Amino acid sequence: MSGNDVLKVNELCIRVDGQPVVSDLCFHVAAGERVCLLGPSGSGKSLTAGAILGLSPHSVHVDGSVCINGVEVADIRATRRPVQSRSGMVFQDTHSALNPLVSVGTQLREPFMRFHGLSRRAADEAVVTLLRGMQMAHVEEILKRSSAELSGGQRQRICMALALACKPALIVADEPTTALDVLTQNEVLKLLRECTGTADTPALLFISHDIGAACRLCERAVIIDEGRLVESNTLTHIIANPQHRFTRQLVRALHDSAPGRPPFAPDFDAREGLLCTA
Ligand SMILES: Nc1ncnc2c1ncn2[C@@H]1O[C@H](COP(=O)(O)OP(=O)(O)OP(=O)(O)O)[C@@H](O)[C@H]1O
Repeated sequence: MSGNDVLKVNELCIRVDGQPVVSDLCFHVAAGERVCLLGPSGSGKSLTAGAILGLSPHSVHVDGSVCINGVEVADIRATRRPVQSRSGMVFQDTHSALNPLVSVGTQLREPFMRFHGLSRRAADEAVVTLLRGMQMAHVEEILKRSSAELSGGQRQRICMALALACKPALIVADEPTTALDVLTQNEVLKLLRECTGTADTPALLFISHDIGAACRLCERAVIIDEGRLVESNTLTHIIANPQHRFTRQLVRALHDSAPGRPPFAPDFDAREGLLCTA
């Protein structure tokens, strides 16, 4: 860990109805980093995301430390957290993240007015600039629509714009591409890569069980199984030397998906994304 960590999770323990589900989990995400939290279904990834975001349901008990931008937030619910410790969030279920009764433009205007202190007109201009910067087509038309009138990929882009509009130091993306077709998955991963993980953009915690997607986005992975950390390293290292049973399965699946092709392109640069250069 270093002094420029945006997220530090230390000895995180999560119990559901008294039963331990996550135990002694420790990891960090530095400013300018994109880190993947990988694990099989039911391993505790979403519960960990909920604890980091301050969104755990009441049946879930969280112990240990979650420090975001230097603020200890494990005991503070999302809406009560100090502004500098709030995280952006992008989920798989874009329908429930957006209000279908309010136009997309109105929903995107709100964080610019609230967090940037902009007038309504300046906020509207900032929304258009943000979406154009995200290479979104037909921006004016889309802003007038309800989220129910958008495709899944468009809705996910709007969710990412909402997360970015709050200018968070950290974005937590929990399986953001799972509900999308392969082409749209690629676009959303590309967009996440462009909008996070630099000195001027938020750090990213990407939660997934898809090591292929992780390789396109992240430099480092934290791997959990049954709520415990089993492996943590750069993806380059993990793919070359998978240690844990689950990691070996993941790496085998990655090789099987591109038989005969090394998972790393010869000119692989982790910051540019593993498979995108192949
Ligand atoms: N609110 C809840 N009440 C009871 N049990 C829960 C609750 N939330 C999660 N669990 C249980 O805790 C365990 C971890 O769940 P979690 O959703 O964190 O897994 P996950 O790794 O995100 O899985 P997936 O990849 O399938 O989304 C699972 O056994 C799940 O059934």
